[in-house]
Amino acid sequence: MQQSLLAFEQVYYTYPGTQKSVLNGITLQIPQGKKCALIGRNGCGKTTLFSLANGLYKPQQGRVYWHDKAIQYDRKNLMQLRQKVGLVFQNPEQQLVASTVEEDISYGLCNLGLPIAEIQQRVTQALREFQLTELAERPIHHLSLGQKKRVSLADVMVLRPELLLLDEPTAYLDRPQSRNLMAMLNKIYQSGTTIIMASHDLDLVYCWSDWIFVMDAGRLILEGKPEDIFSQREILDSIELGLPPVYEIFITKELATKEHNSENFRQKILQFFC
Ligand SMILES: Nc1ncnc2c1ncn2[C@@H]1O[C@H](COP(=O)(O)OP(=O)(O)OP(=O)(O)O)[C@@H](O)[C@H]1O
Repeated sequence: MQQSLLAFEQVYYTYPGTQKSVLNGITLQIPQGKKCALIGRNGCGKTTLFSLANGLYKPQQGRVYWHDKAIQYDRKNLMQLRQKVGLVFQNPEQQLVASTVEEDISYGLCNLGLPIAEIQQRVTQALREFQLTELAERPIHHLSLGQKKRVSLADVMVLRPELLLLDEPTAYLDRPQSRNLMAMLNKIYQSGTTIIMASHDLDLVYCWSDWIFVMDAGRLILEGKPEDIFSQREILDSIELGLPPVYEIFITKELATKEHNSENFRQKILQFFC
């Protein structure tokens, strides 16, 4: 059986001062060693789920487990959890705290109280890996959005998390920047980090992920391999998600075949588009 890294069990969450719960008894397990995607309409609770995953929020009912142990919400345990479960926000402005790139990347390491030499070594490596060396001393507010996104990813990866949560990583990026970011994510994955990304880009999700969670109204309604998820058109249409455009084009045009729900079919599409 696949080992789960992080698990939600019957989790409910309502924002303070509001009436309606955003997560409504969600149960799901993020499998170790997969490239996962989380999809669902605007407002279905994806970002909220991520915020519970790294202990930013605490469920009013239900439990969140890390490596089969229920999360403890005291300061020390939360600090350890946030080192292991890295969250990259959709908007980098929510994440960047220091005045320069180098300071921002070292911030989390300083909080961990690591020796200066180790901090310097890890920051230098992160600057190199995320193509930020030349920007090391640049003030954060002078960076482009794509550069800020790379800094926020470096901020999290420098802590060497086991699980990386990415909220809309390619939002607002142009195509070359998106491709560059995805290449970085693939390297991160190959070095052993499990990744889950929330995205509205169904083509990206179809091409990149190997496990997909579909949420609606604060619940998990489907999970599975891309070819299995996107073969369930009626359910996806019923929650107004639809199919990835690349998949749809192939089904409706000349490549329509009886095997369009298979991994082989997905591989054919990948050769063309991804
Ligand atoms: N701080 C908050 N206080 C009150 N309500 C909030 C807060 N943050 C989010 N919400 C509400 O919770 C619901 C779920 O929001 P969430 O951001 O988790 O959805 P999402 O699936 O990530 O959406 P999107 O795809 O648009 O990013 C929405 O109705 C949103 O308005």
